[in-house]
Amino acid sequence: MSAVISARGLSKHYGKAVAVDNISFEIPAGRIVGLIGPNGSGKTSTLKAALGLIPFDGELSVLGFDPRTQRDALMQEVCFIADVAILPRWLKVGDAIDFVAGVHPRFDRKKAERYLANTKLSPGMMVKSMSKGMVVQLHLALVMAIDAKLLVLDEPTLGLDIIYRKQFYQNLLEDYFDEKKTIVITTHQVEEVEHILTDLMFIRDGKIVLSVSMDEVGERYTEVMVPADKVNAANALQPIDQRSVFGKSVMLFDGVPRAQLEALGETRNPSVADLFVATMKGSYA
Ligand SMILES: Nc1ncnc2c1ncn2[C@@H]1O[C@H](COP(=O)(O)OP(=O)(O)OP(=O)(O)O)[C@@H](O)[C@H]1O
Repeated sequence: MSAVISARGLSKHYGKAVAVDNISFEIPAGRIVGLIGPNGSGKTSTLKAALGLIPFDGELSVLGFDPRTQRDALMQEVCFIADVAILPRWLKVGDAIDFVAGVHPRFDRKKAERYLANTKLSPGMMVKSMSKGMVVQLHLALVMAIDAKLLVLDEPTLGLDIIYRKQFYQNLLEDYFDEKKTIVITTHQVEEVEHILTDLMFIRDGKIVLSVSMDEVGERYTEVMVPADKVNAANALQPIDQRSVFGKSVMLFDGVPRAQLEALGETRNPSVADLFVATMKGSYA
């Protein structure tokens, strides 16, 4: 099958401001892609364009549909969790389940009930008496129970406690994902998603600055703890970033063979958070 999302020269302007700046990318099926970037870098705008929620410039194809003109057909195959979960205040948990069961042919009621069994939500509870996190829990249970080909999650765990966040990502991987599905996820809590991602896309000032598979991350990038007497030799290999930890320099290298780096100190794979910070340096300058 062709790419699940294919973007060519995608741009989004709000008046004169450029939110997404002429980006091109392809996301195949069976991937879990982390779209990671600082505040205001264009993540939500990119996702909204892909879902046909805002006008944009350039070419976009999502599951073979044109989001500009085929939004209704696209929505049959896509599930979307916005970073602001809004549900009517008067809605009861049980009514929400009945509603989604009535409108969506691929909604699995049993699955939704199973997710809800791990929360404090009960069928008679109204949205207005829920905490912020409980509203998100209800929203996630409803959406995760829909068997969609593409799941777009924009900051899905905002307001959720750490126990539920971990459980959510576990469910996503074990219960939801398979090789026919594709998940695109934005979050600022990269360390919580890095174990489930297959691919990384870093976005900065509306441009994609890094697009790699997690396997490539392991192959390309190495972090080395360099003692003082080896700092000059290490600097000669042009680290892309360095910081100081307990008097030692921690240097990050791109594309330098690991065998060569092992002579300079202890090596390890960088975390996505370290890679992100190194790539984004100067973002707030
Ligand atoms: N409705 C809008 N009207 C005008 N400007 C907007 C609008 N929505 C977003 N922007 C601007 O577009 C840029 C990108 O915003 P976007 O919401 O896509 O960023 P983001 O990466 O999702 O940020 P965050 O991590 O803070 O959610 C920002 O400069 C923002 O101010």
